[in-house]
Amino acid sequence: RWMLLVFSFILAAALGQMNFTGDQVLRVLAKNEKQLSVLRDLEGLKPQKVDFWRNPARPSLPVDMRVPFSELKDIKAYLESHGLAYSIMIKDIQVLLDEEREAMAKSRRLERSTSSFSYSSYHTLEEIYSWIDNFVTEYSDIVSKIRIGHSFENRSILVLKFSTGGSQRRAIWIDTGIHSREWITHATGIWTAKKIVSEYGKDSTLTNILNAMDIFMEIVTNPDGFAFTHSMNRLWRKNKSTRPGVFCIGVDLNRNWKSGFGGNGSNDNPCSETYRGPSPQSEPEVAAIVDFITAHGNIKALISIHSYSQMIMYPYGHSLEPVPNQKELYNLAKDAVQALYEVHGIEYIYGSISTTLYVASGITVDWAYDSGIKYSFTFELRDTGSYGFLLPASQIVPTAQETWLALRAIMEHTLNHPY
Ligand SMILES: CC(C)C[C@H](C(=O)O)[C@H](C)S
Ligand SMILES: [Zn+2]
Ligand SMILES: [Zn+2]
Repeated sequence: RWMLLVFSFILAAALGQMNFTGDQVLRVLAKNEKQLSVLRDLEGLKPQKVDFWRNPARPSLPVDMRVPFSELKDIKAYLESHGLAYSIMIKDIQVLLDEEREAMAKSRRLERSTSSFSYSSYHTLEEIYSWIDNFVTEYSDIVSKIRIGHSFENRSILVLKFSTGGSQRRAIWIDTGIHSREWITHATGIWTAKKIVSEYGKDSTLTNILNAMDIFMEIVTNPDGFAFTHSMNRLWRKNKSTRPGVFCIGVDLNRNWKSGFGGNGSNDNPCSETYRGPSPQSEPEVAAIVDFITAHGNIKALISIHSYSQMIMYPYGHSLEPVPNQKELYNLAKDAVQALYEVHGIEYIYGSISTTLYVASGITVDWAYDSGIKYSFTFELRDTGSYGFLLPASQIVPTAQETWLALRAIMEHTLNHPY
């Protein structure tokens, strides 16, 4: 075992994998708007002083931020000098990363021997893409693979289509992994894809859904960022686009959409983790989805899956004004959260994005809603901060199982409320 750890450490070091030894995640409780702005002042500095895992939102919500070991002393002094109370949520990131890497190495060995994919492990981009090929071959009667475009670094952007017939049927869109470090979302997407084909013909609700509607699922919505989380920086969030004369890399793909583009809750600083990009849909990963959904013209629900915080939210993010069918979305979110809770007792909160979390502009679900998809939701999966983005693989299946009930509730409502 320790040989394995040493080996993977050497391998990672050789490959240039970023090391996070001594980095800590601090949980800061800002008491008021003033203290929130003191935290916001730390955003997007070069060299990076902090990496917000949970952005400053409102006094009642904790702010989680990763602090590089080299900045710890200064940042803790800064917090104390501004009367900001904090606790240490993760005391050494690298310890969790080593555990994660070891678990992946172990499951990879098993996979090769039994050539069976492990739904309870995290996987590399290559493993997911080959799983997709095997999956559509094995279930070719109900699933097909569509390439909707290519990423900035020229990787294929793949969408799974679940269909039992018809043409241009009303459809549901689900995407995971738009933020590459949110690994639990890709893993949940893979498990969910398998669940759909396993339940068709067995679960009457899912069977009714698929007999009338199609489901489109994009599992790796940010392939370049995802590859980078495996090769170099596990905590990478954005895509990998570069522009002449711009020092920092990547655009936040959940700020690059047209609706509300450039508003509060997005940043025009390329070094910010919420950098919106030079213009709406400037990023190929976003443009590919816009083109696909617009051309299809019959998408009736869209669910964009993120982590972490355990929330189910609906538009708007870019403004505080309620959407026309707010009451309906509130009740549907409530039902979805209840269905999820009944599986493992995990509690979610729900509401509109801007009132529940923070104002965020240029986001997927606001664009979807303004394009006429009135059942649009953002999910934030487990957990609430013990592990954050480094959720142990042991929680993949439990998370996917409970998320399925919420997804099914929204799909069923969409089926029963045609528009
Ligand atoms: C709709 C927004 C607020 C979701 C959030 C983000 O993109 O910042 C993710 C949970 S990372
Ligand atoms: Zn694997
Ligand atoms: Zn996210």
